[in-house]
Order: sequence, then C-alpha cells, then structure tokens
Amino acid sequence: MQSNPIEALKHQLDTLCETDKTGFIRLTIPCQVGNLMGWLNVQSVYPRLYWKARDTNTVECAVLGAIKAFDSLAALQADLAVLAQAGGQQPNYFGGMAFDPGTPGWEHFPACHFLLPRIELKRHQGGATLSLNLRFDDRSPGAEITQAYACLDALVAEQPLPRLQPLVYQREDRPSQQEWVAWVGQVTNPDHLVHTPKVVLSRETCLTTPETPSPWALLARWQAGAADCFHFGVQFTPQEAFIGCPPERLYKREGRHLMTEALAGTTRRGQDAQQDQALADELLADKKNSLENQCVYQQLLTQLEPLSSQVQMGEAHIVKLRSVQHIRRLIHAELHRDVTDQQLLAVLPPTPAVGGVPRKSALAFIRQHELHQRGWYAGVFGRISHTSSDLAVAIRCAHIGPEAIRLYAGAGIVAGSQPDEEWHELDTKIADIMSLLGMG
Ligand SMILES: C=C(O[C@H]1C=CC=C(C(=O)O)[C@@H]1O)C(=O)O
Ligand SMILES: [Mg+2]
Repeated sequence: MQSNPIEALKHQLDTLCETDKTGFIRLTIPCQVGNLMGWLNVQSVYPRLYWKARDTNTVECAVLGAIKAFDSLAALQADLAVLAQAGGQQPNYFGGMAFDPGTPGWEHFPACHFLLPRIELKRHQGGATLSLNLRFDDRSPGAEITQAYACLDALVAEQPLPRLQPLVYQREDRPSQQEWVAWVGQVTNPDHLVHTPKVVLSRETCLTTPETPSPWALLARWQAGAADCFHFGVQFTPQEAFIGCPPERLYKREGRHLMTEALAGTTRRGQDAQQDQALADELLADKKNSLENQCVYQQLLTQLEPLSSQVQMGEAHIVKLRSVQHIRRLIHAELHRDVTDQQLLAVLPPTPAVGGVPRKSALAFIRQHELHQRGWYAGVFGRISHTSSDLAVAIRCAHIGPEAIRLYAGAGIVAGSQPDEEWHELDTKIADIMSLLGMG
C-alpha cells in the first residue's frame, strides 16, 4: 500500500478535529493492496485479526488494534444498542468465544472477546479501502484523536509473506489412540447411549519445533486450498496466533433473517470422480453419519423454535472439501423482532456438531476425559454488527505458539461409531494443514 491513503486519512482526521465529534465515526479512503495477510504480517499494532466469510464475493477484512473490546456478550450487546440508538454509521465487531467457558481455556484467550478495531483494511469486488475508526461517546476527544494519529503513524507498507520453511516437527497426540479407543467404547456403551446419544470427542495434535512459521504465511497457503470455507486468524499478542479454515457456519443474520446449518457426518475424498461419488452416496445413506447430522439439526430446530416465527430446513446434501466430504442441511428462520446476537450466542453454541446431545451430559463427559484445553477450538469466530452478523464454528484450526503448533480435530461419537474409523476421521480432518507443514 502506498503512503498516500494514510496521508489522506490524516487529512480527514485534521478536518474532523474542527467539527463536532459524537458517537462512532469511520473515516474511509480507497487504497490498493496486494495481499491482506502480507500487510497484517508486518504491522506492529495488536491485536491483528483476519476474517473472510464463506460466501463467494464476500468482503475480506484485515483489522488492527482495538478501540473498544468486550469480554461479555451482554456488554457487547449494550454497545450495539447504544450506537444503533444514536443512528449513523454502525461498526463491525470481530472476535470469538471459547468452546466451554466453564474450563480454564487458553491463556490470553478470554472465554468471550469481541473488539471494535482501530484500523480496517477491506477488499471486495469493487476494490480495497482503508478505514480509521473513532469513538467519542465515552472518552476525551483529544486523547482519542491523538491515539488515532499514532496508530496511523505506526502503519507500515505491505511486504511479501515469508516462505514456509521445511521444519522438523515432533508429533504428540492427546489423547493417544489407545485412550481414544477406550473413550469411544464408553460413549458407545448402550448404558451411556441411553442418556447421551452423542458426544463429540476431540484430539490435540501437538507439533513441537524450535521455530514456528509465520501464522499469516501459513493461513494464506491454507486458505488458497480451502474454498467454501471461512478463513480467520487472530493474534492478541506477537507470540501466538489462532488460525483456521472452518467449513461450518454457526449462523448468519441479516436483519431478522437467520441462516444456519447442520454440518456433521464425514467421509474422505475419492481418488477419482467415480470413487468420490460412490463415497458421497455411501455417506448420505449411512446410518451412523446420518445420526450425527440429525443430532445437530434437531437441536438447532428446537432452539430456534421459540426465537423465530418460521423455521425451514432443506434436504441433506454433500459438501466437498479438499480432503473430506460432509453431510449438510441448511436452515432458514425469521427471528422475532427483539431477538439479539447475545441471545443467539447464549443459546446456539456449542452445537452438537462439536459438543453433543444432551449438551449438559456431553460436556460433562468431555470435561471429565479430555485433558487438553479446547480453548477457542470448537468455539465461535466471526463478525457482529447491528444490521448483520456472520459467525463460524471454529473447527479445522491451529494454535501457533513460539515452540509448538497445536492442531485440533473432533469426531461425533454416536451409536455405531467404530473407534479406529473415528481416529482415522481425525487424521483426514487435519490432512490439509499437515500437508502444508510438510507432514502429510
Ligand atoms: C468437530 C469437528 O467436525 C465436526 C464437523 C463436521 C463433521 C463432524 C463429524 O463428522 O464428526 C464433526 O461434527 C472437527 O473438525 O473438529
Ligand atoms: Mg463424524
């Protein structure tokens, strides 16, 4: 990016200094950008966050800094309400939530965290824009403007992403395959299935290496092979990152229209078109995989019923990703007038695609057995605003620390699940990122 968009934003800020300052203000200027992650990778302002929703032709966002951040949905919803009441421009808040707020989770990753960024670099079909966000309602205007100038001064020009170097990793799975087999045995025991028909068990694959790659270089490569997925990354601190390319939507809300889905039930990709189709047909007809999907849509329908006037579900169909195929059912609903994102996020996650049925006893099993912290894996990641929100289920993801990369994968265990097949399913779910790391 050339320096003139920054100068142009400063010029807008100069003009703003002389006018009335209230509420939320977004200053925007067109700009040119090559690679948003190449830009993010060199900035010194934190948090650094990337978000691209699953739909084609959607906006790509790279954001920096936080002029406001919320560790609770109630506080976030209150802020949305204040700004909606004031009218005018409405901001986007980016962030996520942990899988289980009742566990310690990951250090530096609060159970819930959504931020209103200082800087937004966006690219859409019409080109790219650079925006500077300001808040005046709850702070001294002078200090806010000084901080905004300082943030603009800190921006640096985009640079090519570093190459991914071949590294040697030491792999350790938690649980081990032996422990996994025992857990699947417990969950599929008829005495357990009677009260808990589904538990999504997960595994942490810890790849230790003296030096980990740039998370943005890794995400850029991962994203290139993950069409039809959400793409996200966040760094709250320079030492660690959480990135992912999840195929599953928690929900998208446009006004009162809500879209959600049940994505569960998995098979691998075939070697050729014919085998691929045979595997897809088998998946759709398979009882165990259909049950995994049914648990998800039944719970979503039950939860949406009191919140909406109409709930409609489409046919089961296959979603093909690079290494796996899934069963999906799309759900549409018209929300009642007063339903908020706070309510939706209090009710919907964790869906039985990542938790289980009933939620309470599935979570109890997970808490009792899994020794690794899921943290934001299987949680929520995305964008919230007054007019529309879009959130992914944070699966197919990696936590990148200074000495290790942690990959996460889970599998829905129901009646008919075979321990070794489910273990193998975990491996196909991490196959994309493993091959990028040279471990495929
Ligand atoms: C929990 C994960 O996947 C879920 C989503 C799709 C298919 C799933 C399955 O077939 O088990 C899982 O429910 C994961 O990838 O970590
Ligand atoms: Mg499965």
